[in-house]
Amino acid sequence: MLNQFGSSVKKAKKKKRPEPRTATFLIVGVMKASTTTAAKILSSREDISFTYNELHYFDKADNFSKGKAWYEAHFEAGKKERGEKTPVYSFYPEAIRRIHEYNPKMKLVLMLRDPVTRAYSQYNHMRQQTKKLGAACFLKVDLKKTFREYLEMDEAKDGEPVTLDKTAPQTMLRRGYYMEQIDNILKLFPKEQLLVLTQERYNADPLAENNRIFSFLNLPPLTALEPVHEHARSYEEEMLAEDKEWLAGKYAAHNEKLFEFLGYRIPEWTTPAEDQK
Ligand SMILES: Nc1ncnc2c1ncn2[C@@H]1O[C@H](COP(=O)(O)OS(=O)(=O)O)[C@@H](OP(=O)(O)O)[C@H]1O
Repeated sequence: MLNQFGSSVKKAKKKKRPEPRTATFLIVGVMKASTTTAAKILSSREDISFTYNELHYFDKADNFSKGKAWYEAHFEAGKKERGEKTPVYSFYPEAIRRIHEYNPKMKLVLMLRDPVTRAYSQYNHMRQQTKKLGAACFLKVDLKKTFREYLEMDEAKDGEPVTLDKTAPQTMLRRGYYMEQIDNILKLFPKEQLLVLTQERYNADPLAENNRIFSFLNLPPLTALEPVHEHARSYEEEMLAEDKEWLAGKYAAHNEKLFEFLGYRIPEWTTPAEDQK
């Protein structure tokens, strides 16, 4: 058939645009706050594409250099939400900046834990990994150094900018300054795009707390949930009482700022002995 200009008209074949695979939400923190348990639950939902393994795209140079196509190949198109969890993202301002550049509409879930027990869980994890993997361990620690020595090394760097350098993964104290991380997120993202949960409540009432995540993502709630407990580790030694007290003192002012931001206190968290009177 000819058109008005005399050229033949072929039936226009509509080119199908590839469906987006952009990540729409992330669990950005914090290490040791039940983030793997949350990942297991999220990855079991049919309406979400969620990568159980940590992708470390926005923080690790070798992954980031692989580009967006590599990252998005981990997600399925056609799902209501796509996401992953890498619980170190919230610690690095540069990772948060990259996330914002990637998708300014990204929804961020930040799971927090008593910073005192969080720090010790990280130290315990790192010691066990170092013993298992030796020199190849990404989170390698010097097994001769005590928990307190690591904390004091961190303390000496308080106030310095947090950068994506090789020593940052070993940071234990600073990762518990949660309001620093929240302030940094809120410099780029509106408050409505951030959901803050606490591990203590998440573990105590997983159905309600997971439903908070689903509601944040505009997804229907679950009516039941099988118990999940990922990444449980045994402890060779308990935290020393004096380290606990020292840490509680270091975190007290940071926690106060957090409670003010949240609008509620978290009584489950360790408080310095003098504040318990
Ligand atoms: N359901 C439930 N109940 C109680 N405790 C729980 C649960 N799920 C995870 N956990 C504890 O959370 C810690 C692991 O957190 P993460 O998965 O975020 O760790 S990681 O950052 O991915 O390494 C790890 O804490 P520690 O055992 O103190 O190291 C887990 O035992």
